[in-house]
Amino acid sequence: MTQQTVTLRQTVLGSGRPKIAVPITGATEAAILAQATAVKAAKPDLVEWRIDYFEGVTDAQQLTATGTQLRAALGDLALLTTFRTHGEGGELALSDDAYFKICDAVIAGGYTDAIDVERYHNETAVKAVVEKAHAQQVKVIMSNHDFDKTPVAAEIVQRLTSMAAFGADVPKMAVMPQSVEDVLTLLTATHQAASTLAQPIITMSMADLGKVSRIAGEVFGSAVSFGTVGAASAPGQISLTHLQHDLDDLKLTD
Ligand SMILES: O=C1C[C@@](O)(C(=O)O)C[C@@H](O)[C@@H]1O
Repeated sequence: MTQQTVTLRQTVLGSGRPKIAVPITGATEAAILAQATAVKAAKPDLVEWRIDYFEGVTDAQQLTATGTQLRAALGDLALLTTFRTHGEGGELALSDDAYFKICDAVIAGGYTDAIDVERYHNETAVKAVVEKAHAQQVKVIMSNHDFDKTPVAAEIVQRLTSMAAFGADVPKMAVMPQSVEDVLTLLTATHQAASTLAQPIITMSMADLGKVSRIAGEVFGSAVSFGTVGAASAPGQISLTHLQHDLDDLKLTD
């Protein structure tokens, strides 16, 4: 049962209403900072910078310079930095080596509160990145995405559990439904994993069929929902304004 909470600045994951994360997907520093201003004004609980959209992502200096500007623009709003690889629904295909270099640059940059680390890369390298992040007080949201299908519930639970074993502060899994049964499978797996793991978890079933999973996190056990201010970063995301109302309407009162 979720016993631990994870605090990113003023945002506490794993207690009460699911928190809302809004992705920033600009390609240039100017676009990123403009999006940051709009997103901040909409008052999410955290911002996700999707650096795979950023044209300067492979240049560590540019990445840190823009990350530092973004940090300043966000004030005290919590920041998660994510490089999503092409195989998991992201914009850029990179070697494992290049992926981990970017993760190292993000951790060393000093601007982010949390980093997304994809679970299914070289296991030694994944564990090393977790250690480096924790040494710099950066929390790790460990992730896996299946953009084609929904694995069976036991498999989803096993993957989330293995992320916890790898030191993830927050295990996360996004899957694609092909049927209503697939959405139910994701919800069942979420409830099971949230009942057994100490860490808060994040799950979602994507696309239109899965939208219900993005508003039902408090009931089934997902700690964060990704909503939009402008551009979406995955299919099925709901606008921040609607999500705020939906999550408030579905809030459990005791
Ligand atoms: O992992 C996730 C979840 C997500 O894929 C979604 O479906 O909302 C969106 C991504 O930006 C984020 O990194």
